[in-house]
Amino acid sequence: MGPAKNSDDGPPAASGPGGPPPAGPEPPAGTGAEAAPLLRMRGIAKRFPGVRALDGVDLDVRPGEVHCLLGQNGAGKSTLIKVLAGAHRPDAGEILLGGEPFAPSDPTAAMRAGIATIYQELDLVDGLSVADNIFLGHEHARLGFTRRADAERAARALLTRLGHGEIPPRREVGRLPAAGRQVVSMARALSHDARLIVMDEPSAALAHDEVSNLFRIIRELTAEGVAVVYISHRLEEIREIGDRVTVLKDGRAVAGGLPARTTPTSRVVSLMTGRDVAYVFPERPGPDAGSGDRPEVLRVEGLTLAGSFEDVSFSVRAGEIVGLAGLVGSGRSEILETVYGTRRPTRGRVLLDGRPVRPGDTGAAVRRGMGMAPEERKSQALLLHESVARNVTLSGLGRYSSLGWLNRRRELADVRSQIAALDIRPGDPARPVATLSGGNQQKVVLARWLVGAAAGRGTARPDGSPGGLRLLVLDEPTRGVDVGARAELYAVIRDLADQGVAVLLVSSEVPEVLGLADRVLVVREGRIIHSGAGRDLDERSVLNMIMEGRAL
Ligand SMILES: Nc1ncnc2c1ncn2[C@@H]1O[C@H](COP(=O)(O)OP(=O)(O)OP(=O)(O)O)[C@@H](O)[C@H]1O
Repeated sequence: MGPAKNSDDGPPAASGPGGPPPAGPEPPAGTGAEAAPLLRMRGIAKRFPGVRALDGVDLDVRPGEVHCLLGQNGAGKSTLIKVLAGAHRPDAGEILLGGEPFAPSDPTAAMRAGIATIYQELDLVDGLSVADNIFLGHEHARLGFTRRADAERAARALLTRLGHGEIPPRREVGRLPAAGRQVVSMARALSHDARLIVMDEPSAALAHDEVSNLFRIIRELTAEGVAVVYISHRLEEIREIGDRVTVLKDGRAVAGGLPARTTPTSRVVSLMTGRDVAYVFPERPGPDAGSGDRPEVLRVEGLTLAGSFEDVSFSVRAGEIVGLAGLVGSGRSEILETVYGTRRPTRGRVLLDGRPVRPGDTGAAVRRGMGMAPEERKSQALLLHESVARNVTLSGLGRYSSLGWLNRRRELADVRSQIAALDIRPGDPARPVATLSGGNQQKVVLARWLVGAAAGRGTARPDGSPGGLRLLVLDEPTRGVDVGARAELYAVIRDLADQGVAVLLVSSEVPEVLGLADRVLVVREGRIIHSGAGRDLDERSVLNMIMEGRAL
């Protein structure tokens, strides 16, 4: 199977080095008269039970630069920044901040020293207001803002600076969409007058236009001399916003301070993975796939959720991947959630294998053969303190409980085979999901539905309809997943479709929707404004449609 499309924006992988990368760190980019580092981390080591998360990492960050951290899922990026942010104590190593030794005892100490951190899974308090979250634990909260109105005014000023003056400071944070929560987290970081801001995948929850806004803010901050440590799995972003890149692999820095714009993608990827990886989408079946004699699995008729989307109709056939492209807030995620039953529609209906699915009832949806990997995996999909095995078998689609101990063995065998297929690391089925890196947690969610798909194949439901997984709904399936593993996930999703599962997905990354989906539905302001074959659309015209409402 050859690559259908290559979204690598650097020289092709074939021009990269053939052999494995050198073991030691590469020398920093540039020479001579650069500014003295604001931050210097030396020999940072951190172990967790059974895992050496950091094994002597060095990192230099200069004032006013955007220093990107790259690495596969589980390479140690989050652990490194948690050490910096005072959330983890390192086992060894030293940190100098502004030339002075720095050993934060807790996150507040790091904040006081001018280090603000925006985490991947935002640490906001849902029950508190936007303003309260922004100034949580703040000196000002105790000293200055004796009046709520002052705090709200200051919050509004910060939100406006971030281009989101429309977010009400009094709104409960739990009621904001993902992008809104991200903005609140940024506002909190800005409120501290930090000299170093650490951003762990800040763009993951953002749509295209919001990423531009984020970059504008980052440029403003760095022009003032603030340094930014930026973690992202999106290489094209690193080229756009980054100055230098440090690559982590298995808890070590395999390259420090490479120039972000000029280092070939193939070089970066082979440093990350230790091999050459083609960042490609699997080949699509012929143009007639998903049409003609393949049965229709999902049919959505006139579906409406007041305030979110209006009169949405489409269908997905067995073996077809249909992708929704649209901005955050366009209604795209709400459409998925209503199909799956997390939300109850105001009007319209959802049919699976020709029969209506009870609205607003995810239990009924799962029994009928729907699976969903939601956008916010931590709050919506995972039992964090339970094992990988329990999380993978949670859907019940594999039906392990009825046959006693023999099934325990089959369960474990299925879990192990998914761990291998998706390269979940560490590959121990008994490990609590909470201790996995973000990207590996995402893989666990997918593994759950893959097990279900495999278990039910060829069987029938009591009503005579086909057994197993019929429709997989994926909201941002590769969020937080590294480039190497992305290609594997794309292949897994295509493979599922090839086995007859209907797939409905949303991704903020337009190239991903175009590369993966057989058919693309463009959603704007709660309506489907275009439907076309993925292979016939290009990124620019889709972006134009989702932002301007018309093709180029
Ligand atoms: N609290 C913890 N307890 C046990 N192991 C942990 C803990 N936190 C992280 N780890 C392990 O340490 C390693 C590094 O994880 P880390 O989260 O730093 O990776 P990462 O590079 O940020 O990955 P991702 O790109 O997926 O976010 C992983 O093997 C992870 O499973």
